[in-house]
Amino acid sequence: MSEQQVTPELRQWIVDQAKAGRDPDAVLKSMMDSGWNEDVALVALEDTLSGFLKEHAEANGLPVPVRVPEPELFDSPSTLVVDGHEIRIVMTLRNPRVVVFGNMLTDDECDELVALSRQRLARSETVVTSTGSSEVNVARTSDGMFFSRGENAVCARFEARIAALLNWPIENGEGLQILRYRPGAEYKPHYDYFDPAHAGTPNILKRGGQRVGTLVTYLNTPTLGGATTFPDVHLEVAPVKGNAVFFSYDRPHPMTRTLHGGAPVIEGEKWVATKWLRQGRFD
Ligand SMILES: O=C(O)CCC(=O)C(=O)O
Ligand SMILES: [Fe+2]
Repeated sequence: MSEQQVTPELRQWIVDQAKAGRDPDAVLKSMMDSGWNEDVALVALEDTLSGFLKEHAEANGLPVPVRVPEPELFDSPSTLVVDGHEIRIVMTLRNPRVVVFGNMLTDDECDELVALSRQRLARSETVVTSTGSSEVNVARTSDGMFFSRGENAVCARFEARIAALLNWPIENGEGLQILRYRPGAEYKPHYDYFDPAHAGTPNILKRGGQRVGTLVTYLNTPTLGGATTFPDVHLEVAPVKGNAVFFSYDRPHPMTRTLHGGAPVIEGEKWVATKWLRQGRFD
């Protein structure tokens, strides 16, 4: 079939499928089964659904959804090879969009990131002590530091891997954040996007726009506790060295169901590397 026409009837059918809660992958498969060329079907789906979602958001006073990072999972592969490195697909969830990866980093890469950041965590503790301030952020009791993008070879390799895996430009990523949680430390449930209602948000958004995705990679395996939790869907991701949990949010709104936190560490330490992905270039 050539010169396939996307008729108003087809558009309405696509919208009806979406309203009935059918997965876009399944709708695409149906279209291809009935003779639609994959490229034409994809464009028709994307155009129709993005137009519909935009109108729906505007009519209901919601932020308009935007494109988000996403791994290529159309054929439900069990592994993805990125730059010669094999990453396992451990589990996926559609709403909220969550994907757990295995072997995001090798053990050696995890150890290297811990070694490179440990000094700087120690230094930031000294700075806090020297102010004489006893102020503690009770929502986030971990110690943290940021690498700048491409700061060293392991960061650069990791960032290139993330960009290829999630189909998102390397320039749209913030520098990697390293967090260390000691026993009792936690990160209370929160959203990673910047709250549009906060006075400081417009200023933050000037550099790179909103955050649209997060990848949290576990750099070690705590003995007990420290799961990443998604309270809206009662999901707990166990922190396992080298594994990573990815989630995306197409608008800065709780409807994305991406409320998440780091549960208290009970025994041992928990180290993670967090990569936040922005809508635009983060320079
Ligand atoms: O430590 C975790 O499991 C979650 C970390 C997190 O939410 C973040 O870095 O934004
Ligand atoms: Fe977070």
